[in-house]
Amino acid sequence: IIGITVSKAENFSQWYQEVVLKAELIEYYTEISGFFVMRPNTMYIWNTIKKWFQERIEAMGVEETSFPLFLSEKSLEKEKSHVEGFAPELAWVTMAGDKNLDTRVAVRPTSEAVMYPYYAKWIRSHRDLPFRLNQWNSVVRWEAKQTTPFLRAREFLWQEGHTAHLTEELAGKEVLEILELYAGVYEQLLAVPVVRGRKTEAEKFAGGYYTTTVEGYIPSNGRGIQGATSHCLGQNFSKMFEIKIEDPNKKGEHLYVWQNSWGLSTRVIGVMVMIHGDDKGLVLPPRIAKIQSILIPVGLTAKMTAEEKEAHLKRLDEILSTLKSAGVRAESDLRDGYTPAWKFNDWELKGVPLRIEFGPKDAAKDVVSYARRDTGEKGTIPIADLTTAVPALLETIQKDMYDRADAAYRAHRLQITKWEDVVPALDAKNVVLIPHCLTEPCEKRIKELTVSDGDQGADKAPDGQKAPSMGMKSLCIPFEQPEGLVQGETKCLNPECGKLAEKWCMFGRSY
Ligand SMILES: O=C1CCCN[C@@H]1CCCn1cnc2cc(F)c(F)cc2c1=O
Ligand SMILES: [Mg+2]
Repeated sequence: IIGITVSKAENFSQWYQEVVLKAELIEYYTEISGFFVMRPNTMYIWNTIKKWFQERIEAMGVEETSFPLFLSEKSLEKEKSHVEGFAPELAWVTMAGDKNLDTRVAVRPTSEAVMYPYYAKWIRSHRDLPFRLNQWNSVVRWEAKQTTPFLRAREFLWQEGHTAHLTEELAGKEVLEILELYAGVYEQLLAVPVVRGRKTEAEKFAGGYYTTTVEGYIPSNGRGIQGATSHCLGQNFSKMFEIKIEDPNKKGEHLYVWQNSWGLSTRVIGVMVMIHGDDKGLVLPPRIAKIQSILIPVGLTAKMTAEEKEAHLKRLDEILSTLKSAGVRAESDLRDGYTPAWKFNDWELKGVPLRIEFGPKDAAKDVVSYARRDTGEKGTIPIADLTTAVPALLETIQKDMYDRADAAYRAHRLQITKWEDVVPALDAKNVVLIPHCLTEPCEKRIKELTVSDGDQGADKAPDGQKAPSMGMKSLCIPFEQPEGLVQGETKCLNPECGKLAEKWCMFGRSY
């Protein structure tokens, strides 16, 4: 097997493509561009995320549903106002067999237009509220931009939650509860830190009222990345689709319900790969690793008799059972015809968090030797301690991976109060926190003002786009606001703006 042929620091986009291919996460669907096959190693991660998230939304009272794949032109008409911007991304079916359909149907790019006519039918009284459905499915958006596995695909797996509430406050409470679950997927499962915040008017979902988001950071190219979104739709969609109830407090009056919609997709896997991977390949956080520990026999030289070898492998098998009974997802690699070194490379490429070697020398001392995938640190563990030491070591690996990524994000999230410091900060692979007026025209101008041909080292981002000389976009208005912004006094940092700053706003080059 050949490992990764380029270094992450030198050629990030090719490094990423090789990792997702050689770690057997993805296969390119060469028949049609922009589509990818997700293999068992990917589906294990996605299913772990799904179980974790599903358990928690069920506890909130969210029920599961499955709506049709297609939506009609008629129902799309209802959300015409904001869909027209998305029209180029819609995939249409116009024929069945060799016959034209009377009216063409669109493959869902998201399911508001599919679901909400039925919300109007099912939600009639305040007793029907809160109304909460979620579906796990795939959606199609015919992206014009260069696609890349997990990060930008024309079809991707996600969950889309769609809920209805009596008041803005009740809707708002759920928006934040779900956002916190999204942060949990990143921080507790994927060991990826995220900043929680609200999107600006320019970056929010145009059909909604406000959008909250978890924003990631990719150290390799200093770019921000949107991790998942939880929108409050206000009454915009309930007015479009006539989803209303009798006002419980005013006889004969009607009340449009307050709605939310929230989504997290397989993009999360791409973020994890980009942040934790290294030049040997994938590095998996233990909590989402299909194989947490791989056992490899070593030192089985020709000098050993068949009986000795058999006895040794028997002990190794006992160690394997001990680990499994301690709840560790462990396997052994007994493949003949491959050297231990070959096996080490293979499992490092696939990101297995902990390698355990067991040879005659170890056996003689009743220990195993281990090597951590994240730091390469090696050591020994007494066989008698395995059931406590290995789970603890896996948890240490999980925590260390998070802490390292968190330190990198914090070190590259710079608070800036002088405009001339912005572009140099971006060119040094930072995202920035600046006092901002939060207005759309100003944001647009800032994007133009911050295009640079500064040297950023990494030549291409994973989506194959040009080196990040693009201007900076707003990523979010962090809920956690730094000190130092005096309302009514501090100015927006854009020198051409002149308005007062409303909030610290995080900006960066982004996916
Ligand atoms: O982002 C989410 C979470 C899950 C439910 N949906 C919301 C908003 C989706 C925003 N969006 C995003 N992309 C779209 C692409 C299209 F082609 C199209 F017709 C519509 C949309 C579109 O509405
Ligand atoms: Mg899009």
